[in-house]
Amino acid sequence: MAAPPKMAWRAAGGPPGDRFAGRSRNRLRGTMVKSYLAAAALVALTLTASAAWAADGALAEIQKAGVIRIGTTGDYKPFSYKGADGSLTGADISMAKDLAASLGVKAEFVTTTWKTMLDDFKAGKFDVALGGITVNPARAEVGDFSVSNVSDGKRPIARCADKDKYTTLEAIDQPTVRVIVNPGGTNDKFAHQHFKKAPIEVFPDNKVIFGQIAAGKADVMVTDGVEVDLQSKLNAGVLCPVAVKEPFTHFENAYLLRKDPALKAAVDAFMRKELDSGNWKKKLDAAMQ
Ligand SMILES: O=C(O)C(=O)C[C@]1(C(=O)O)C=C[C@@H](O)C=C1
Repeated sequence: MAAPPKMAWRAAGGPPGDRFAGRSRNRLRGTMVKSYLAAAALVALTLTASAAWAADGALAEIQKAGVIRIGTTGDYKPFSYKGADGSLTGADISMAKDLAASLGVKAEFVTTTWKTMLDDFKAGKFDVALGGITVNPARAEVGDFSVSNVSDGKRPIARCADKDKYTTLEAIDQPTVRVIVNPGGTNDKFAHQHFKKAPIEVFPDNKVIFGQIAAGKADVMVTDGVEVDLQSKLNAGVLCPVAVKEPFTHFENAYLLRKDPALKAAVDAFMRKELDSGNWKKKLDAAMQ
């Protein structure tokens, strides 16, 4: 016998011989829908739970590991530099240790350079970068910046005999003025942006760069005001802050953090406490000696 048309099957509740014909077929369909829904709910629940686990923020990860990894250059007095015994010291290094203690974890220092800091940060080599770091858009794009701990500006430093000579960008940007700069940071960018006629020497070792000016191998460096003041003090009578009317720029220093609202809130709370209590000022004053 020829099979009835499909429509007829549907009207009859199923093809001939279908054991789930009629009402029992509909009941089965209902049961199947229910179990699909239950399975879907289970999958959704599992996914949500594992997403929450995977999305453990940076702070939760740091606390789970018991360690906060601090990236720093170790070449910028008074913030982050190497002491006589080779160990990291400076105002921000001292802050990093206190920050770790406030989070209940250990500080592990990872040395980086101004040139590679951002790539190292993006590669996940550390949780926080600190040590006289200027807030700028390229850095703010890849991490969160904490509350600032220094407001500063770029100014020139030169041999004391020249302290009234290089007071403007025009006076510095002359073919006869030898500008010197450390590589990879905001100084480098500033020098190449503003000095077109003056020869620029990019000197690799920031720790001894000021000796080059003192020894007459270069004439002037434009750098952060804090550094100008400290190096003038450390090289008293030889190097002096150039008598500019106004710093050439204004900027803030802060700590660059892995993006995580909880980490930012914790570091900001720590920073505010250190600023309000005068602890940060004490640390900075001690490192400026
Ligand atoms: O890049 C920055 O954030 C800096 O402030 C660092 C910077 C620089 O501008 O090169 C500033 C002063 C130090 O001598 C070393 C590095």
